[in-house]
Amino acid sequence: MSVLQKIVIKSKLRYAFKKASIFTSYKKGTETYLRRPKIHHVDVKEKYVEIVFTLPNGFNPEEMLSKRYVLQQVFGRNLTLEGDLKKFVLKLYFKGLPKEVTYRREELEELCQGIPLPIVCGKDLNGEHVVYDANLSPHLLVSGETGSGKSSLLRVILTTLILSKPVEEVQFILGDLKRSEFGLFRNQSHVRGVYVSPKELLAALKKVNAEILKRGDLLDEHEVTHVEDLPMKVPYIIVAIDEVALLKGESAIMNIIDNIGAVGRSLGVQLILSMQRPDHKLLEGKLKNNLTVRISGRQSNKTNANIAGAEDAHMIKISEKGRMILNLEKLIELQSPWLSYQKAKKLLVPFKTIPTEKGAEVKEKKLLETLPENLLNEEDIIL
Ligand SMILES: Nc1ncnc2c1ncn2[C@@H]1O[C@H](COP(=O)(O)OP(=O)(O)OP(=O)(O)O)[C@@H](O)[C@H]1O
Repeated sequence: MSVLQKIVIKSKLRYAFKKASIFTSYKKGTETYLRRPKIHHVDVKEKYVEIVFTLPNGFNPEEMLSKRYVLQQVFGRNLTLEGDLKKFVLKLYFKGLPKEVTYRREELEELCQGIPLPIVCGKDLNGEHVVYDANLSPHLLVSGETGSGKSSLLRVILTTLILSKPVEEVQFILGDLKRSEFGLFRNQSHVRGVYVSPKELLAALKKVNAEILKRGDLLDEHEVTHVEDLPMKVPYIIVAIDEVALLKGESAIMNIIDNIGAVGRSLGVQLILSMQRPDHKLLEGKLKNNLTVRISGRQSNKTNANIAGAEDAHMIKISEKGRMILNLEKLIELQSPWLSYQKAKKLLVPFKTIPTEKGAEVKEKKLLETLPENLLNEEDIIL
């Protein structure tokens, strides 16, 4: 990049600061002076131009972040802005996100290795897969308007976990009240059950609650603070519920979900909830704060995007299927991998269990047998 091009970028950035009113002012005598951000350098990297600037003292850094859209108006959509108190890094990418990211099993399995509870989200502007550890950032809310790609992303997350972790390490309780997505996971070795009615789901969640209590006792007994530190291995349990808003009136279920959100992390019990419109009421209080990771596809308006915890999700176009905003400490725009139902079904064939006479119930009993003896009482596994 020539010196002239760098000068052009700097002057465009100054213009953006002006349009976004990023300045502080002070008086000297009768004159008012403005302090604008200081641009330190403009560097060309392989995939982007990096600009480092600092805010004038006294300027609210949150306001800078909230005015990211002005930078996008000036420089185009493909940028990231990161910063905390004073120093900010703006990256202007040469290329935007791809329209589609193919699901490549080997690539994702490799990325998941060494991560206790890997959650695959999608590719970022650097062209790299974002995979985070739910053990460190527990409880996920996936939202977005109809057709935005929620169910497809859940399919990717669950399939990848099944492919990359043995049944002794990860098991699922699935709530499928819309009777759509999770049918795929019926009779899978890792799946304790797919529940399609609130009644069935409540019964399954009561067992999870009993297991939570047992695991708590186990931590006390061994004087550790996380199941990973126990001398015996206990599997992570993921309670994934598609369209959790359908459970709004089900207070017994919602109480257990609240409880998992509050105490689940250290006990190895995690939530993955999905919701079309983020429901303010449902997300009130404890649960809202405990769903520490948010992923949202397109939202119909800014209010919904904010409730979803994914600012700017309303800027995603209707045509951009699988385009997501991940809120994991910072906002990251992603394109989630595309894994069709048919392809997922094929990949999952080796993990299918043969339904027995008592079907899923017998399998659930078998799964519970993968737990250490002292974690179970007879009454917990009465089916
Ligand atoms: N990551 C993706 N890449 C490419 N296309 C996608 C992706 N995700 C979803 N799509 C397309 O969008 C369609 C709708 O996706 P999906 O069913 O996941 O939406 P949804 O948000 O779950 O909708 P609903 O809430 O109505 O169930 C899919 O059938 C597929 O054609």
